[in-house]
Amino acid sequence: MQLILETLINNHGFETSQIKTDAESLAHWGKDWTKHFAPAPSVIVFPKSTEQVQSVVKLANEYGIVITPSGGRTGLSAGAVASHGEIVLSLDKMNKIGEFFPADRMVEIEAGVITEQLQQFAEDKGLYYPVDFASAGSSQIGGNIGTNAGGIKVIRYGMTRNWVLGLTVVTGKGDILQLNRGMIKNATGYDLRHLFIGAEGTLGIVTKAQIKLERAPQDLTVMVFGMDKFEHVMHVLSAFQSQIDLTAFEFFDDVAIEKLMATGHVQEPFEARTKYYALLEFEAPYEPIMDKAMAMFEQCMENGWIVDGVMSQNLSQAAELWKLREYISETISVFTPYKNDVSVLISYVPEFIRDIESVVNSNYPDFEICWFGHIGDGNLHLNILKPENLSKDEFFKKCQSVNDLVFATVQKYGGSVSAEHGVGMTKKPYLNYTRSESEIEYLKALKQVFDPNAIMNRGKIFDV
Ligand SMILES: O=C(O)CC[C@@H](O)C(=O)O
Ligand SMILES: [Zn+2]
Repeated sequence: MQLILETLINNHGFETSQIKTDAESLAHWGKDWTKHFAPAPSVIVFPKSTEQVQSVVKLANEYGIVITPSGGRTGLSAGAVASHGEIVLSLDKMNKIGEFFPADRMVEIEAGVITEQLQQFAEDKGLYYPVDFASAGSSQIGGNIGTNAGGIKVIRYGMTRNWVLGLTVVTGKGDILQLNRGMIKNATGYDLRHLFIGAEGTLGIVTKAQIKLERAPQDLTVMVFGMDKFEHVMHVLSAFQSQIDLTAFEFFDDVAIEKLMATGHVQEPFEARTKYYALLEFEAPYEPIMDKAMAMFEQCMENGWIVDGVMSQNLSQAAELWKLREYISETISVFTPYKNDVSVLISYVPEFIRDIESVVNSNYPDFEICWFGHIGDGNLHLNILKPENLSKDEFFKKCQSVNDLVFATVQKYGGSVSAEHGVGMTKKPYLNYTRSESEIEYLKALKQVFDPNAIMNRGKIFDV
């Protein structure tokens, strides 16, 4: 390792401040937001250019050392955890926003740009970057690309993949590739850009991206509803969708609201609690849209689907209501939750929830369960909360023993064991519930092409 570090300094322009080996740094950059694995990398390097990234990759190949690419480390599947003496390659120092192409509504950025930084840039240009989630203040675009991050606006704007017009990557072999160069139309065969989106850094490292921006939404209005039954949540979703283009449709349950209220940071939406809550958002720049929304709300009340409801009157009220949904993940993190991030077709959601509910109720009778998610996209976050008197290891073991039943249910509906958080290490043992054996063989063959020595984020997604 010492030889690698000396070569980086002597031959590739690394300054000593771009290399960290102290215990505190190893612990900090060696992990993401998951709590399953202890970090144990050998070194953290902070390249400042694609060429410096390339030099690290070439040396890692030469010496057979694994690289863990590292962004904002807000991941929830241990995709950015380095627990086996890896070189952590942090993109923290590659955080510049480059050229803006107004006619293309496109901007070139480095992979270490923070999601919020890009959102702010877009806003300054009168535009919008629509991929959004609670960790936007620290997640990096490179990491978002690595997991094809989703979030709270997918129902209208899709996942990160939809916004990536081009990528610069260093492959696991050490080649620099420019993929698609920002074009909208380019029918010249395989689009390798899409292989790197969602690859979790297992094929190479994304160093730059060309990102599409969107027209800014107008007069966003938020409604929150309280409901007694889960099927009513789905009725309300399809009722509103039949009339209005929603920009979000989220749900959460009474456990989530109870934990949120205990923090004192969020206001109770209604006088009386209900079992389920839905938050929906839409653009309402014209009266007729608002009239439609109000009419639909009244109809849902009459049908007995909605027990209580509230609507934002301005943007700050809308932001206040969003806290009800956006603060959930961080609020429950103190309970060391065991996380599931599953999805099925929206059409199957009601039946799927019924099945999953019976699996978890009979297998976790003593555990508190928090249900929430992007139910408008068929994506459910199922968080099992650790009882205080149980050790973390015992708790995770117990949860893992139920996983096969949970994922068999996902498989029954042709769903995904990871809707938006990625596979990383925590979902690796369950990949076969979503991907067939022959599909996984193709994935492995692709990995072999881009990263023949398996130095890129080894141990993530699947074992090579
Ligand atoms: O903590 C979770 O399970 C989900 C986190 C995030 O994807 C969210 O939707 O808030
Ligand atoms: Zn989510």
